[in-house]
Parts: sequence; C-alpha cells; structure tokens
Amino acid sequence: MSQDNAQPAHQHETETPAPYGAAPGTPTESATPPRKRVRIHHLRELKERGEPWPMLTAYDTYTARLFDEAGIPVLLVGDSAANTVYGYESSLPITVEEMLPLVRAVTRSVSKALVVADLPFGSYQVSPEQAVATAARFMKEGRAHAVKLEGGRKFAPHVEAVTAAGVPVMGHIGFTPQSEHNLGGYRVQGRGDTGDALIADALALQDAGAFAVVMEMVPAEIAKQITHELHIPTVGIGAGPDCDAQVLVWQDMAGLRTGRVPRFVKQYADLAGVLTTAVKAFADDVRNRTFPAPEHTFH
Ligand SMILES: Nc1nc(=O)c2c([nH]1)NC[C@@H]1CN(c3ccc(C(=O)N[C@@H](CCC(=O)O)C(=O)O)cc3)CN21
Ligand SMILES: CC(C)C(=O)C(=O)O
Ligand SMILES: [Mg+2]
Repeated sequence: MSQDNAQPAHQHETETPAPYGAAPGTPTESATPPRKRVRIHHLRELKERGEPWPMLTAYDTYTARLFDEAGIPVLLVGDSAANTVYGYESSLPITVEEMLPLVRAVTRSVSKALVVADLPFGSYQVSPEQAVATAARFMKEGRAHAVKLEGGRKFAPHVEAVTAAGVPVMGHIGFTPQSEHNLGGYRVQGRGDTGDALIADALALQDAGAFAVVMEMVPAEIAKQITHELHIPTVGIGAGPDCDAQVLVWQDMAGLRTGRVPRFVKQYADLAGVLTTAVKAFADDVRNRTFPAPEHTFH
C-alpha cells in the first residue's frame, strides 16, 4: 500500500495561520486548521501565555498520525518503548538500534507535531562527545526534531554540547528511570532537602540550553516553584498541576496496559477491554465459520 509510505505535505512558513496553540474559538479551530509545524519557540510562547499543552509518547505510524491530527503538539518516542514495544522489564536494555526504526516511523507519519527522541541508556552518559554522536544519529537516521536525555547538573555539559551541535535538547529530572538502581527503585525525588538539588538541576539544564525539561515524580510544590523560576517549559509526569505541559505514555493514558499503573496515570479509555472483546469476537467468528462472510470473499 503506497499510501502507508506517503509523506505528509509539509507546511512551511509561507502560510499564515495563527500561532500554534491559539485558544479554542479562534480561527485555528476550523475543521482542517492549516497549522505550521510546531517549533520549540511555539512552546515558549505557550508558556508565556499560560496555556498548558499535552505531550504523548508514540512508537508507530497509526498512533503517531492519530495524535498528530488530534493536535498533540509534541510526541515523544520514549525509551519506554523498552516496556511498551519490546516487552523488557525496564527501560535499561533498549538500544539505539532498537529505537531508531521507531523514531523514523513516527517522524515519517506526522506533519505538525514536534518529535522528540529519547536517547537510551548508555548512548550519551560516557561524554558530551558521545551524546553529540548519538543525537546526530537520531537526527540523521531517525529524522527526529529534538532529543531528550536524563540527568541534571552532571549532564549540563552533555546538553550544552548537543545544543551547540544544533540539536534541541529536552532535559529530564526527578525520577529518571535509567538510574533506577542508583535511585533505589521507582520513588518520588526532591522531597525535603533534595528539593534544592532539583531546582539546581533544572536551572543548570536551562543554562546549558535545554528547550524544556521533564519532571517525573516530583512533589507538586517543588514542580510549581521550578516552573515559575524557569523561562523554558516544564513537562510534568507525576509532578502536579502547575507544570507548563503534561506527558503520559500513550498506552497508560488509553488503558491498553493492564494491571497496576503508577499513581500519576489517568486512564481515558479501556483499550485493553475493547481489544479483548474484538479479539474474542474474531476468534469465535472463525471457529463458527461466520467470518469471512460473502462480502469479504473474492470470486
Ligand atoms: N508504560 C510505561 N509508563 C511509564 O510511565 C514509563 C514506562 N512505561 N517505562 C519507562 C518509565 C518508567 N516509569 C515508571 C515506572 C514505574 C513507576 C512506579 O511504579 N510508580 C509507583 C511507585 C511510586 C512510589 O512508590 O513512590 C507509583 O505508584 O507511582 C513510575 C514510573 C515511567 N516510564
Ligand atoms: C515517560 C516519558 C517522560 C519518558 O521518558 C518515556 O516515555 O520514556
Ligand atoms: Mg524515557
């Protein structure tokens, strides 16, 4: 099906739509809004206007296209793909080689969303040089628009080097899953005394040139303070209501993941239930010879 490989028509600066993310009721809310590709300066403008924005993960073409068309301005090809795509027990095992095809699938499928690629564990920590080399692969081979890496003050040199190379960097502080074993498990970070350290981390990332910073499992009060102190947007996941943006793993948000979910997850659908019902109906139809029917059959 050539349609599945079609590149979306890219919309360039010559068009004159309202700025990205204009409030509901403005002309951008028409049926097929001629929106430009989201750029990092648009996210800064949303922060200045006090308009919170949603971010979701995506790992494949149909979901990426759907989320893009629904107006999600930023899509993250997270290293959570380790869990959601590959079935590993944590995000540590996933490799650059496993991430790149997913990043390419997502960027190929969107026309407006800014696509951020997570740098996997071991692909940037060694040195700022390693971070630049890996980020370059995600830009060249994955066609990402930005990268994300985990870590605070200690990773400011990495963020600075990647930014200097021309690649926008999203930081990630608080609970950083790639450091699970050093942090002592899945735990809230920045409680009590460590709140000041978290603020220092956020400021260091901003000074190093990060265009936004994810805060994962951080007390709402600290996240609010950091959000006010930074001029770049903060993206919360378990960081309370005052962040400039909120992110969730899409399968968590849509209820495709079954079993216990983290406290910060809100399930907006029961995709697991919907799919289970569909699968059982298909299986029954095959076993009863009700599928395929004449309308599904060629002669
Ligand atoms: N499906 C999925 N969703 C995610 O949010 C996610 C991934 N995978 N993989 C990579 C990381 C790992 N993350 C995680 C994983 C587990 C918890 C968790 O178990 N949280 C518990 C414990 C909190 C506590 O004890 O303080 C919670 O109830 O929030 C949190 C974040 C976030 N990321
Ligand atoms: C949960 C988000 C922020 C993430 O890093 C991921 O999906 O890997
Ligand atoms: Mg991640």
